[in-house]
Amino acid sequence: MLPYKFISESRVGELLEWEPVVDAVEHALKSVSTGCAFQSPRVKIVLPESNLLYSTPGYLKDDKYGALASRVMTKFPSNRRLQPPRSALNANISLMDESTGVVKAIIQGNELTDWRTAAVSVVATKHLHKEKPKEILAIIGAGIQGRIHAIAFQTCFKFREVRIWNRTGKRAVDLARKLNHELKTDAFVSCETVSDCVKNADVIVTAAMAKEMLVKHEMVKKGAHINAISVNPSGTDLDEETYRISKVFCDHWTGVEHELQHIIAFGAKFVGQVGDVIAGSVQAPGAGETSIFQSLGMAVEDCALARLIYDLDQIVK
Ligand SMILES: NC(=O)C1=CN([C@@H]2O[C@H](COP(=O)(O)OP(=O)(O)OC[C@H]3O[C@@H](n4cnc5c(N)ncnc54)[C@H](O)[C@@H]3O)[C@@H](O)[C@H]2O)C=CC1
Ligand SMILES: O=C([O-])C1=[NH+]CCC1
Repeated sequence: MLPYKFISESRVGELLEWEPVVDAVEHALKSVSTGCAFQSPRVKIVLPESNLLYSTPGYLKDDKYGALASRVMTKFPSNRRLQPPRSALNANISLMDESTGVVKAIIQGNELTDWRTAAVSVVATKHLHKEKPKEILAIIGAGIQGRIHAIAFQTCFKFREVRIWNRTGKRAVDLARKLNHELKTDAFVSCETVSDCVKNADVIVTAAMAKEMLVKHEMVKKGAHINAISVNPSGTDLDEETYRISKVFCDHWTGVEHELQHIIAFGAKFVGQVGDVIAGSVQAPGAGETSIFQSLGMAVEDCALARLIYDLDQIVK
């Protein structure tokens, strides 16, 4: 018998529901502004053939979602060309006993990463785009993050129309069709151009890893909110002017200083962490102000989800 619990991807998938996941990451986002988050910037090692190994250790001090955990994630882009294809990103979380530091569970972390990243965008949208219209959602990039964001946003906000664009158009068409079927709606539609997708959208999610700045500032409606998910040192999904004219928020400053110098160099106006708005120390963007949540991902989000999954695994049979 293993000296720790092993929680597989399929078990994680059985246990997660949006309401508790959103609640867990809301605690994690707030913790960075209240002194309850202990974490460092992500450590990244470049392996031969440009594969990557990331490590994110952290401790979240919280009665409900507190945990000591460390995530190890690899990025092997050529996995997508395997037969059958495998995800390029593969993550595992080691959850430790808070009083001894001894590992008590290993949790496979791909589902966890997908759910927590989309839930973080939901929380950012809830606080940065509060009491603003949420009729049209635009999703740029129909990969893993595009899909999970579509599901999370439709479950939590119920947009009238959810537009999806992808570089390979068929992928957007297929995703819209599948989601309409799975969620029993006709809200999902595919778009042929980025401009058609983004035009008049109230909320935008960019998850395309583009190098060529797909979303131009003139396409974005004044007062819209953008969740910029992609983290790519060699490019951004949004153009420089969109960063300059928007109020830009992040999940944690230390991560921004470490990983987002290329966006700071655009002259982006970083005004706060989402947790500062939740905690009330920074104001949310006003009416007519365009906002960006530049998502990076951070250890305490993984801690909160690992604790939630571990606790649910004990009680849900
Ligand atoms: N902020 C966070 O916490 C997290 C961020 N990410 C980031 O989200 C992004 C998307 O990740 P996944 O959905 O897992 O990847 P994926 O590979 O499943 O999807 C990426 C999508 O972008 C499209 N794409 C790729 N290159 C493009 C280009 N040059 N122009 C236009 N479209 C292009 C692809 O067609 C694909 O549909 C990545 O940058 C990843 O690093 C991923 C996990 C967590
Ligand atoms: O938090 C995360 O898993 C990631 N953030 C950017 C790439 C992957």
